[in-house]
Amino acid sequence: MTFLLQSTLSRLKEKVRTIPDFPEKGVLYRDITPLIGDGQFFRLVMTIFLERYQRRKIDKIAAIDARGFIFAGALAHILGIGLIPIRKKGKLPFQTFESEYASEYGVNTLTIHRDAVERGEQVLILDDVLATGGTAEAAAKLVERCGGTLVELGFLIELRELKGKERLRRYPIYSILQFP
Ligand SMILES: O=P(O)(O)OC[C@H]1O[C@H](OP(=O)(O)OP(=O)(O)O)[C@H](O)[C@@H]1O
Ligand SMILES: Nc1ncnc2[nH]cnc12
Repeated sequence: MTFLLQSTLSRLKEKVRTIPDFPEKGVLYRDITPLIGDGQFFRLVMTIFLERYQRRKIDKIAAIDARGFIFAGALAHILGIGLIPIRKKGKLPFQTFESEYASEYGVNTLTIHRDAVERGEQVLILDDVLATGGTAEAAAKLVERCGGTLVELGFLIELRELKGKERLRRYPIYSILQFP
């Protein structure tokens, strides 16, 4: 993004803490709590997302449980756009569609309310981390199952070696920070 200096992105990256062997052995966990715990850096992230999405036609923002809620909620608020929670199974009270998936460290099921999207609506999906892409793919399928059209899948962080972008090649993908 043209308005961003490389040094700014480097400082943002330094606010992501890396924890080896969490939640299981072999995983290098990228912990965003130091970043979102600093108001200036959190605002910087939201400014970057805002700059990217404020001129796009977006009807709804879908947020992936749980860390995706942080960024999607803030962006939906700034843009005045409705928010769709995509939640882990057993949390949504109305009729749902479900999609099972495997992530870097677990198998789970995501759900969406069947009436969350109106046919043809343009939906942006936001989450904090793109790793293997299993979670994001399940979320994208749910939005499509409801009749929505994906504008893009946006992430704070892409973990490149886990090749999520290749898995999601049929969708537009954007990430602010890339780790090797
Ligand atoms: O690309 P993948 O390999 O599928 O992994 C990425 C997902 O993993 C993390 O969520 P997690 O399941 O840890 O849930 P949380 O947000 O509740 O911590 C992260 O927030 C993404 O949603
Ligand atoms: N390595 C990782 N760090 C943080 N969140 C993740 N979600 C999937 N893999 C992750």
